Amino acid sequence: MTETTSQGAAGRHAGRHAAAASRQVTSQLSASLPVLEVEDIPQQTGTPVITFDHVTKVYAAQPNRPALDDISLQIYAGEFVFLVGHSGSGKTTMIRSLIRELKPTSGRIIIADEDLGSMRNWRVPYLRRNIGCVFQDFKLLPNKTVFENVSFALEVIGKSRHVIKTQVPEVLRLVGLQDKLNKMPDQLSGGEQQRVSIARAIVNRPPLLICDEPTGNLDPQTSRGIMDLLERINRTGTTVLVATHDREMVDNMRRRVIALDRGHLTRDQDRGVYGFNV
Ligand SMILES: Nc1ncnc2c1ncn2[C@@H]1O[C@H](COP(=O)(O)OP(=O)(O)OP(=O)(O)O)[C@@H](O)[C@H]1O
Repeated sequence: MTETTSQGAAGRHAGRHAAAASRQVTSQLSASLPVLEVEDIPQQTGTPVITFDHVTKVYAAQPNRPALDDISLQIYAGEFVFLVGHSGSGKTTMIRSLIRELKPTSGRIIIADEDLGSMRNWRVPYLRRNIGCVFQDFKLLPNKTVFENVSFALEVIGKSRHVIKTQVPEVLRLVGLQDKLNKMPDQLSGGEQQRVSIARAIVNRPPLLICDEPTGNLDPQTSRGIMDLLERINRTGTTVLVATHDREMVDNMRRRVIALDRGHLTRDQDRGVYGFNV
C-alpha cells in the first residue's frame, strides 16, 4: 500500500528553521553557484526526471523474492528525496537500475524522456554523464591527488584543459576543499574524502545526483556536513536522491521520503520521517 501525506504548518516551520541553519553553515562554502530558494516543496510539474512504471526486478539467485516488486513512482526536477528501508529492501537495486547497471525484469524506467529499456548500449555512457553518483566507500583513485581525482571525471568525457582548469578548482571550493588540491586521498579524513567524491560527481554539473549511503562510514557531525552540502547542491537546482539508513538525518531534514520494504514501495511522504522502529 502506498500512503501519501504532507505535513502541516508545524512541519513547514521546522523545515524553515533547518533550512536557515543549513544556509548559515553552507554560506562558508563557495558562493560560486547560484542559490535557488526551495523552502517549499518544488512543484511536481513538467516531465519527471525519474519515472518507475510498474518496475519489478527478480535476481536469478532469488526467483521467488523480487528485489523490487511492481514499483511505480515519479521524481521531479529540483526535488530532494530520501530512499529508506531495511537492509535488503531494494534501495541499491533501484539505484543500479537508474544508471542501467541492471535491467528490470518487467516494467519501464524513464530518465527525463528516455526509456532505459529501449536505450541503445552506446547511449548508456551519455546517460551516466547526466547522473552524478556518490557511494558509501568514496571510490577515489588512491594514487591521484584531490585535483586529479576530480579532473579525471572531466578528462574521460573529453573536456578541454581550459574547462578542467576552471571547473575543478571551482567545484573544490564549493565543497570546501580549496586548500587540499594536492593532497592524496589517504591524507584526508573520511568526510573530506566524501567531499572529493561529491565534487567529482557534480563537476560536470549533472541535473541528477544519486547517493547510496553517502554518510554510512562517517560520524554524526561529519554526516551533517555532508548532508548540508547535498542540500546546497540541491538548491542550485540539481535533483538529489539519497539512499540512507541515517535516521537522524532523515528526521531532521524533513524532505520527501520513499520507503521500501522487501521490494515493495510502502510509503511516499512529503516532508517525511525515517519511520522504521528498528
Ligand atoms: N546480485 C544479486 N544477486 C542476487 N540477489 C541480489 C543481488 N543483489 C541484491 N540481491 C538481493 O536483492 C534484495 C535487495 O537487495 P539490495 O542490495 O537492493 O537492498 P538494499 O536495500 O540496498 O540493502 P542495503 O541497505 O543492505 O544496502 C536482497 O534480498 C538481496 O539479497
